[in-house]
Amino acid sequence: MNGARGVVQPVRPAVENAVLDVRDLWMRYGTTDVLKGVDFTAQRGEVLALLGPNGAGKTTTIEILEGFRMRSAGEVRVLGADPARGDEAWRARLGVVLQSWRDHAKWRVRELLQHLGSYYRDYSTDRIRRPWDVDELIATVGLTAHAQKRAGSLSGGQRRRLDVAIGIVGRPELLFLDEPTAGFDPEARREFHDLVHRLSDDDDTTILLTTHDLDEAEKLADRILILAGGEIIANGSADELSRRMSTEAEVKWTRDGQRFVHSTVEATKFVHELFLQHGDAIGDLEVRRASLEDTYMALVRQFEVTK
Ligand SMILES: Nc1ncnc2c1ncn2[C@@H]1O[C@H](COP(=O)(O)OP(=O)(O)OP(=O)(O)O)[C@@H](O)[C@H]1O
Repeated sequence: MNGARGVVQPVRPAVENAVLDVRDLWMRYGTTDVLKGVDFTAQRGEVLALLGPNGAGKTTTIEILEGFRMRSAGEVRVLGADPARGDEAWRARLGVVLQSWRDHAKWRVRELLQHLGSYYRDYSTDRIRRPWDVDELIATVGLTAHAQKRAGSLSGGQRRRLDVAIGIVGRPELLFLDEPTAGFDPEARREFHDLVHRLSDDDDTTILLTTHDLDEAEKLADRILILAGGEIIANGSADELSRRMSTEAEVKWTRDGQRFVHSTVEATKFVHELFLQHGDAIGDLEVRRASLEDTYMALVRQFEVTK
């Protein structure tokens, strides 16, 4: 839909060996353009977090990449294929954890994973043994004590762990996680983060996740993509985005029993001068750098003002 903007845009050449290559992706529902020329790529083993306000089009983007939704226009390559024409062998290389999945209530955890895993056996290769050994997988997602329970009797967080196990049972090369830790307690969240690191570091799995938890995105993602107004308004590591916004750090200290707070973009220089001036009288020094949440809010607000 190049013409929709009234200008002809140069089309970026395809990126060699990219796991994901999205160019000028448009999606229209009725008369509303939800995606207006989205561009991004992902390499093997990269973890990408797709962030954006409610209704920004994150789920739509993921569904197009998974081949569940037909795009209006644009070039999309997922593991080298157009998802609109992906066959069974291509699908076996993807893993999907959707936002809510309430099927399989009568199945027992181990039985279900063994059954779903059997579909992947034909797609095993020398490099990637499919499916994942069922007991190892159950242990990996922390469900060993619940392996014989019916899916319908699991708690919300346990159910979500099962969703993750279903998503990775075929040892996917590319894994889509739509708000994966919604409903997780802090321990389950920590274990899940370890699992994501393991999948990307040890198995070279490429992961695209959506989350509204910016702390989680900062911990997990090599690269952050922010989707707003149908476009990618930021694409970089959390550090790169923070530098781009030159957001302020907060410096706190005490002197002579009094507490002080100062916001500055040059925290190191400020602290140096503080010690030159007051030396040993300074106590309880704390420097809080901008979090991804600060940067995200600044970027989205800036976008809304200039839109
Ligand atoms: N099948 C559909 N038909 C019409 N409009 C739709 C359809 N699916 C989504 N939309 C609209 O497209 C926009 C993007 O929705 P989408 O679910 O992709 O957003 P999101 O970024 O995933 O939101 P959230 O953070 O709330 O999950 C919304 O305005 C939504 O109402």
